[in-house]
This record gives sequence, C-alpha cells and structure tokens, in this order.
Amino acid sequence: MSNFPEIPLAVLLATVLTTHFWFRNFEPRAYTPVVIGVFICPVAFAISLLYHGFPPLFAVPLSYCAFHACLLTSIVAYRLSPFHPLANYPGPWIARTSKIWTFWKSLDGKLPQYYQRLHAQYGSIVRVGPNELSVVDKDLIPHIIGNHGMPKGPLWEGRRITPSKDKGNYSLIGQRDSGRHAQLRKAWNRAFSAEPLNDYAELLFSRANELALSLGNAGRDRRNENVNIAKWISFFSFDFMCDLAFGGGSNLLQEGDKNKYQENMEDGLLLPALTMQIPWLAHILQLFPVAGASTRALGAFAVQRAKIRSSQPAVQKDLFYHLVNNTFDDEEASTFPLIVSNAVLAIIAGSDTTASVLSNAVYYLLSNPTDLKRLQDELDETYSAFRDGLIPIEPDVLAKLPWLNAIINETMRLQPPVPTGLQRAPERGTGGKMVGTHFMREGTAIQVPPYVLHRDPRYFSPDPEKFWPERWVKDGKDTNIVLDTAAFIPFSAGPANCAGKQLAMIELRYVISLLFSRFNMRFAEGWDQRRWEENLKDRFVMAKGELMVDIQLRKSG
Ligand code: HEM
Repeated sequence: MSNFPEIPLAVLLATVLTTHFWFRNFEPRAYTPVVIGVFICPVAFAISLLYHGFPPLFAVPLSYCAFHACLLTSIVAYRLSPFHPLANYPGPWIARTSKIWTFWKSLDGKLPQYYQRLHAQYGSIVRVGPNELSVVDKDLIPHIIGNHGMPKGPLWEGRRITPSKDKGNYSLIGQRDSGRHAQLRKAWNRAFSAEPLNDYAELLFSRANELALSLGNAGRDRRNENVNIAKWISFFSFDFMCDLAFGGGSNLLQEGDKNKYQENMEDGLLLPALTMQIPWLAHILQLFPVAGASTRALGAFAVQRAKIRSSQPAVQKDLFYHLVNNTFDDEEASTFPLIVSNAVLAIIAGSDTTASVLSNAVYYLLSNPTDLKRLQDELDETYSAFRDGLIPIEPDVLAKLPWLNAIINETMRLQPPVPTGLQRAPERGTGGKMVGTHFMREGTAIQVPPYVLHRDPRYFSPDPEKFWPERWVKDGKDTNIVLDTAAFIPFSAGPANCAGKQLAMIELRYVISLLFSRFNMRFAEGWDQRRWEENLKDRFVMAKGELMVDIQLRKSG
C-alpha cells in the first residue's frame, strides 16, 4: 500500500461531488436524499477499497469517515467561495457555512438583537445563512413581502414538528404555494369583514370585562397583593381566541390553567422556533412521537372542541360559523380538518400576539407615568360617564383617539410580536425573482426582521430605541421627526399579511382603554422591572416572563 490506489480515490471524489451537486445550495429537506447521502454513497468507496484488497474492518469505517469529511469540506468551501450566488453579500463568515449558526444564536431567544447588531455592522442586506439574506430596506419590502412579493419561505416547513395528516394543505399561515394560499385566504378575508367583526366584538366585550373583574378581585385580595398581569392577559387572550374559534371551551380566567392548555401552547413555542432555522431537522423530529408533545396536546384539545362545536348549532356567530358559511371554495375539502386547522391557527396566531402587545403596553406605560397620565386623561374625557364602570365597546370611537393609538403603535414598533419571522422565497419552479435590482435565485430565502427595521434611525428618529409615543402625534407637524410608516410592519404586508389585523386592533384598543380607565397600576414594590425586557424571548412570537404590578380600582372623579 505504498501508493493509495487511484481508482478508490476517484470513486470517493466522484461520489462526494455528485452528492454535493445534488445538495448544492439547499439544506436537504426530505428523507430520501439524506438516507442516500449519508448511508448509500459511501458504499461505492468502500466497495472499491475492498476490491483493491483492503480488509473490511479498515475499508468500511474509512469510507464512511472519508466520505463525510470530504463532503462537509466541499460544502463549506463552496458556501464560503466566490462562486456561491450570495458571495457578494456581507455577513459573518460562520453564518455562511450553515444555518446551524442561527439555530445556535436563537437558543437564548435574543435573535432580534443579534440581527440588529449584524445590520449595524454590515448594512441593509446581510447574509445570515448559506442561502438566506436579512433585509432592512423599506424600498425592498414590497418586492419581498408586499404586493409584488414572494410566497412563504422554507422556515414554514421547519415549523411543522408534528406530522400532519392533511400535509399542511389546510394551513393558511404555512402555505408556501401562492395559488393555494390565495384560495384559503379568501375565506379568512370574508370571515374578518365588517359584519363578522361586529359579531366578534360582542365576544370580546364579555371576555374583556371578565378580565377586568378578575383583575379587580386579584387586586382586592390582600393576601395576593401583587398581580402577575402578563399571566392574566394571556389567560384572557387564550379564552377570547377559543370563544372566537369554537364559541367557547376555555375558562382560564375563572378556573386557571388546570388543563395546561395555555402552558402547552407556550411550551410548544420553543422547538419550532429552533427547527425553523433548519427545516430538515423538523422532518427528522416528525419520526419521533415524543417531539412536539405540547403541540400535540393543543391539537388534541382543538379536535375535541371542534367535534363539540360541529355537533351544536351556533349560539353566537364565531369564526367557525363564518368559515363554514364562507367555505374555502374547495370542493375537495372536507370541512372538519379544515376547521380544526384554521381554529388552531386562530388560537396560536391570535392569542400570544395580542397578549404580547397588551403586556408590553402595560410595561411601557408603567415605566412612563407621564404618558400613562395623558392616556387616562384622554379616556376620562371620552368616557366621563363610565369613569369607574365598564366602558362600552365602540371601535370607531377608540380608533380616533390619538394618544391611545400612539401608545399602541409605539409599543408594536419597539416590540413587534413577530420580531424576525417574516420570511419569503421565490416561487418553486420559477428559477428565481428580481427583488429590486437583486436577482434571487430559487433556493434563496429572504427575511425582513420587523424588530430591526422598526429601530432603524433612517425610518424612526430621534431616539429610535426609546418609547416615545409623541412621534406618532407630532408626525407631519415637526420636521425634525422622521416617521416612515412604509417601514412599520408589525402585521407584515402584502397578500399574506395578518388576517386578523382589524380584530387585533379593536381588541388592543378596547382592552387597553378598559384597563387604564378602570385601574391605577404601578410596578410591584421591590420587583425589578428590568426583568421584563430580559425575559422577552423571540420564539417566532414573543415568549414572556412575569409582569408584577400593584393594581387598584380608580376612585370616582
Ligand atoms: C397584535 C396582534 C397581532 C399581530 C401583531 C399579528 C401579526 C402577524 C404577522 C406578523 C403575521 C405573519 C404574516 C407573514 O408571514 O408575513 C400574521 C399572520 C396571521 N395572523 Fe396575525 N397578528 C396579530 C393578531 C392576530 C389575530 C387576533 C388573528 C386572528 C384571530 C390573527 C390571525 C393571523 C393569521 C390567520 C395569519 C396568517 C395570514 C396568512 O398567512 O395569510 N392574527 N399575524
């Protein structure tokens, strides 16, 4: 064996390059290529070694080790090389090698802050993965997520941990085919038009008032002087979304989370938030029933509720009623899985997002007492007759209150509930797409992180990092203030923007008005308020910690 035989080396090189060519620019997404790549390709090298007289105990391990070492080197070298299509975009070299890097960086939930640092260092377009760019340029937004944009990106495949019987065919939010997405979206748009919104407002009125009563009781209970208001808000938003989706079925505000529904939903956030960075990992996890146990538990609850709901006539016109009556224009579709899938979507998409804005608004208002006083003055002026009662639900009146809306906008500017997850990719089979002057070939993913965009001094100044609602009321009246609403995208934009935006705005305005017209709050004594922002974690939507407040009914004026 003075000379290592040339033929086995040639076989090794050929199999490595062929495998790499196959995987080129793509993280593998299905089982077959992984099995072939990992287990079958090295066999050719092993056979050629055996043929040249190498003993099996040497040839087999060597072929596997050599094959994988060479394949890895080849992939990394290509991704770092000037021949890669994204070679000219700046970014940390390690992120170019594999998405394992952003997987790692997202473990602590502080990916938005990491992306912000990257953009500060590298500019508006940063390569954050071998085949992924992060963009914070408002002129490119319409070409990425807007009306001239692209369908959803590969992260949605990575978020599906539990194998879905319908192969995700009914899921609106994870639908990557733009034609199918548009078809599903029609029913959602009709289910959130003016008339259904009035029906939902009635559901909101009774749940929000239950929240106010629960907080009043908790505040009066001297044994329990301080209240974790974030928990109560999460209970409320979960109950309300169940009312919306199934006409009821959850009573966390009265009974607490004894069945762990809300806890399961929170726990279920972590895994998909990690696997969405590496979609092929989700494919592997789908093989293990224990993975995604929390998500399955929520799914089981949804199926049970949908069964009950579909066997009963509608007491109130909920989302279920409107979706069934609008149908999905799909004769093939069977109603039941479609309803389950969309009801779960409403609960997941609608409860954590609004809870996060509501809790953040409470946090920012308690941190800025002058802004809080101004809000209470505005509310007192509008609802003097209801000073310590339950204010009526009048969406049109609340939509016109400048300070209330400034508070909500400023909260969502600093803490968008979906801080980094807006990802798109060129439609499959098209070869690629022009994004402004940039050609994005198929296989490239592009994301627009609202957290970074909303804190960009080119679009929001002065003090883009500061909670300063004034910027929204002075906009247009003071030339020193930059406020570019084209860069304000808490609800995303374009054909796949938030389907529940109108309802969310009605909910945010009403609940904030109700809470602050009825209660005086301050941070609980001795509670370190810095903990709130520290505990906010990007899990696609925001995961939250405790928000401890001392809460008292306001005295009649
Ligand atoms: C403050 C509250 C909310 C915020 C900030 C918010 C934000 C978002 C964002 C950023 C997206 C992602 C769109 C994309 O991928 O580009 C989204 C999607 C979605 N949201 Fe919301 N959301 C909120 C509340 C709600 C509510 C209350 C509902 C319904 C009950 C809802 C239903 C949906 C649905 C169905 C989608 C998928 C839309 C599609 O793919 O076409 N959201 N939301």
